[in-house]
Amino acid sequence: MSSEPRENGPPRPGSFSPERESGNRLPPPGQPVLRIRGVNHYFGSGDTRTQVLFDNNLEVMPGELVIMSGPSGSGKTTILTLIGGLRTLQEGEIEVWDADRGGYRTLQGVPEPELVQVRRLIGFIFQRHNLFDSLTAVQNIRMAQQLKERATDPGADARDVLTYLLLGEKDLAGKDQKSRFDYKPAQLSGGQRQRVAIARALINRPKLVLADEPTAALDANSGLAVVTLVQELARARPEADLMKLVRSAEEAGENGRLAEWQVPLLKRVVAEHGTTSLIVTHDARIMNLADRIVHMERGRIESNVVVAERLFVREGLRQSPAFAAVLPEEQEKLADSVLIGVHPGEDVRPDHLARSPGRVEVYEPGQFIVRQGEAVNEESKFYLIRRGTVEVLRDVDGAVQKLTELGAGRYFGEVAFLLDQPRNASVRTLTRVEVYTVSRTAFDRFQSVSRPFIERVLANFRAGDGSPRT
Ligand SMILES: Nc1ncnc2c1ncn2[C@@H]1O[C@H](COP(=O)(O)OP(=O)(O)OP(=O)(O)O)[C@@H](O)[C@H]1O
Repeated sequence: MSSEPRENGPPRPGSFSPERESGNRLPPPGQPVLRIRGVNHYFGSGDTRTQVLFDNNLEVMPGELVIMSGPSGSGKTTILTLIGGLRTLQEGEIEVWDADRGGYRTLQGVPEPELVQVRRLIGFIFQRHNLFDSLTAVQNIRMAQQLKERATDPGADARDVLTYLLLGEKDLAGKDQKSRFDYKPAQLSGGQRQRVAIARALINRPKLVLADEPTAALDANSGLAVVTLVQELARARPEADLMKLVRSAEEAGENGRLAEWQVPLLKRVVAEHGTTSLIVTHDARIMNLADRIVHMERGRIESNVVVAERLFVREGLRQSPAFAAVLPEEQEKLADSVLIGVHPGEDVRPDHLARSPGRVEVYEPGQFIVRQGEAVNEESKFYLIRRGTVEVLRDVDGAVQKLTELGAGRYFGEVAFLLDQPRNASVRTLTRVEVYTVSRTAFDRFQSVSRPFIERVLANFRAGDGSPRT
């Protein structure tokens, strides 16, 4: 009925070290580190008062690397500054998880001193660097550093981060260079100043990083170094993945790779994991690393895609022969039409279901999802198992046989509506089960969009276009 089960998808965000020290507490299971509800924002007053944000809702889970994209003026910076408590929240709710307190801090109607507390939780990487002109690079970082008693040489950490970000004693090719630790901002280039600002934002390993175009002024190598650092702060990447980013000797001139000497330094810099990052960027290198991609248009969050969920659903649909007749881009649209913005490793909550009705159904153990003999109609569905296990049962002359068990990533229910016949088996849940559903109507629509193209290809094929065939 379906092909082999898949291995787990990409690494899960939020899978941090099991030891939880105080100050590193996570929100309750399934709850976000950042929650935005119904956020509106207006600039100006009286006749010139203009609404720039409209009913924005977003949840960000622990350890996620979130990319915000969208055209200029769509409201990305405004929303980022509201989250960071840099601007007064006018309407709606924003809650930020405070790992030290083990509770949420709300940004609605809070006085300035409390906003300062919220800002302390966050590492800001914004275009305006605001470095102190009279202090050197390393002093600028040390200023921000919350000194930990264990450090015998408190400057070492700052120098490690700066070295990793290419202001140290070696250049990218590993050649000696004069380190920029003791340079003042005026003696540094724009990109170097930005690297100092980034080092300063990350030195305390904040639990939430807000970044606005962090790599815009950086060359390809430094941009990648920043992104890798941010991602490593969120979770350790498998060694093999990291090594793919490292240039070999033959590629020494190639841009957009890390130098081999940066890798051990990166590991030293990233002492503990668990950072969540929200990054406004158009940088494709960062897009490829995102866990969640949020797209804004005209002041609204128009789409909010959990990359692992999208891959899970696409992969699940692709395994079904029923979808073989749907063009790849239509398959992708179909997959996107059932997404709910929740990682497939997480349980859905009732409010998720209410927000995206008709996409996912939840069943308790022992419930039937389809029954043998049921007629199919326009309302009939195809099911992709998101979580849990079902058994497939067939009644043959009164004797019920168990045909198979299916788990996450497997599908059922498409045969009946392809053949336009009653269901040929029953499917009953063995555990709590969550399923994505695609209605027959939706399926037919996507298939009919694909059909003219497929028929044209077949017609060309039959007519023969003179090109050689095997
Ligand atoms: N201080 C301000 N006063 C009045 N209008 C503002 C102010 N700041 C931003 N806006 C307006 O609010 C809207 C959203 O701006 P915002 O900077 O958040 O967009 P953005 O998506 O970050 O754009 P960009 O990618 O160009 O930075 C725009 O129409 C902008 O002109």
